[in-house]
Amino acid sequence: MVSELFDPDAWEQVTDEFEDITYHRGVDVPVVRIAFDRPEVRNAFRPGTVDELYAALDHARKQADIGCVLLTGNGPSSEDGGWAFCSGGDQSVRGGSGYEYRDGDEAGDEDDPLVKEARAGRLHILEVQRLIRFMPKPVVAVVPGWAVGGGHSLHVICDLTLASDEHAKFLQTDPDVASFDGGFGSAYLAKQIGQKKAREVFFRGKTYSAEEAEEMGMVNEVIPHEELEEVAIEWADEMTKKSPTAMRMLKYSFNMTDDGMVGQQVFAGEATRLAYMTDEAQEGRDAFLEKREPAFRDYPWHY
Ligand SMILES: CC(C)(COP(=O)(O)OP(=O)(O)OC[C@H]1O[C@@H](n2cnc3c(N)ncnc32)[C@H](O)[C@@H]1OP(=O)(O)O)[C@@H](O)C(=O)NCCC(=O)NCCSC(=O)CCC(=O)c1ccccc1C(=O)O
Repeated sequence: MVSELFDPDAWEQVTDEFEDITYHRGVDVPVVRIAFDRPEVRNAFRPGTVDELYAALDHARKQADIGCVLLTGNGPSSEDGGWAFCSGGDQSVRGGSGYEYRDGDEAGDEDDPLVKEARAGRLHILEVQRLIRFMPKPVVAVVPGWAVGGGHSLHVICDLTLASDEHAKFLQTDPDVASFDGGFGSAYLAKQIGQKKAREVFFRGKTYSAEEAEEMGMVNEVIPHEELEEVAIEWADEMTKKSPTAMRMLKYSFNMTDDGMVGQQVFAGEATRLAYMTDEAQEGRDAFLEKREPAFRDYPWHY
């Protein structure tokens, strides 16, 4: 069993090569389901988990027929029945400068000595955050239980969050373990729920229910636990019926105001791609290749 909420008829496995996550694609809906699969440690991520997550997300990013990503956590824990989306960095493998590949974390195998030498302790969950932020399709955090520390930050950076009414709990422990997500996990959270509330989330370290998180504006909808993934698929079905170009441009438009020059670059890159698709742009290319002046006067100055 992948997870108690997982509907085997709705999904087919993309690959079985991952150890710490599962990766499926929808049978009827063009969506993928990527799930943390370490329920016994509340789906904490170790370096290999992050490698796998990055690989799956990047694969999903490039699939032309996939319009949405559901990011969730498998469960419940066979130890105590607890549910989690993700409890952040695995504290048991945290070394002096970050998280370390240790026994059994096979994804960390690296033969190149120069790569090994360059590697400090890992904090590459931030690379995953950027991948989620910049991928041209919506990523939905489907939160069946605890979203804590770096796991809280992950739900914050996702485009949407759906939460289990019975089991979802939101908590920032970063300062309890001497960590701090000074990027999207805090600053972008403040954009979502306001400065005072975001500071409270980090400074107090209080646990918030799904309902409280919805009231604060960091959860889109609270859903009965048993229906969580079913509703997530319904949302994905709705979103993937929209225009892929419009969805991509909308995501980058929403991002741009908070992402500074990089946000502008990402949006502008997509605008350039659309411009390249015009006859006018083909004329520019053809004129260069044919060593002649471009006939841009044949094209209107639109208003
Ligand atoms: C998640 C809890 C609140 C759940 O509490 P509870 O339901 O009572 O269960 P427990 O009995 O505590 O836990 C069950 C079991 O799981 C183990 N476990 C839970 N979380 C972790 C974890 N993060 N690492 C390792 N192990 C974990 C726990 O030890 C139990 O095992 P036993 O063998 O049964 O004892 C609660 O568990 C809890 O508070 N967990 C810790 C949460 C936490 O502090 N996470 C780390 C925050 S720091 C972080 O995530 C850094 C991330 C990062 O890389 C980063 C770096 C730089 C900038 C940004 C980031 C970023 O945030 O992304």
